[in-house]
Amino acid sequence: MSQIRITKKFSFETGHALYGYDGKCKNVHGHSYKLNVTVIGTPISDQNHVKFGMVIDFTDLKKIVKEEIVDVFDHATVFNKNTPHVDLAKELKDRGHTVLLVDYQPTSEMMVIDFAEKIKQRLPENISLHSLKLQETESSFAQWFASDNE
Ligand SMILES: Nc1nc2c(c(=O)[nH]1)N=C([C@H](O)[C@H](O)COP(=O)(O)OP(=O)(O)OP(=O)(O)O)CN2
Ligand SMILES: [Zn+2]
Repeated sequence: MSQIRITKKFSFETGHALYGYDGKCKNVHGHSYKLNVTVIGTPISDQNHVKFGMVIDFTDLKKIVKEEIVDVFDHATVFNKNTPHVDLAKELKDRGHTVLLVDYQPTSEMMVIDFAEKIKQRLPENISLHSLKLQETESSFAQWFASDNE
């Protein structure tokens, strides 16, 4: 049976700041992120299976990505916890804002690496993560490919 890639698209609004960066993105600002998640597998061939003909039910893929990424990052502001931004994060949290402290500089590259690890851990054994595309602006995106990271 053929190996097939299927993709589901997600979007979320997230704030961030790049501490120490030499440009305008050192300021707290936000993006309407777009995330394409592509998995690969063989469509289920058992005619009696409720998911007959599917690599993975798009609805099941949506649940995983929503729980791991979208619901966590949407309308949160992300800071690198290894920088003085922790003080700003604490102030915002104390004032009731949703803040996410991560162990990396929150660039598209580092976020897509984080997302790949989180999604891989939740996929069923017979399905692999093929690639992710994280779009920060209309003209800027980062991609993660399993084949580049074997
Ligand atoms: N390699 C990376 N470079 C930059 C990142 C990043 O994640 N990886 N991030 C930023 C900023 O956070 C922000 O995304 C600005 O990027 P840029 O594409 O320059 O945004 P603009 O709005 O100026 O882009 P347009 O060309 O107007 O669409 C900076 N660099
Ligand atoms: Zn940005």
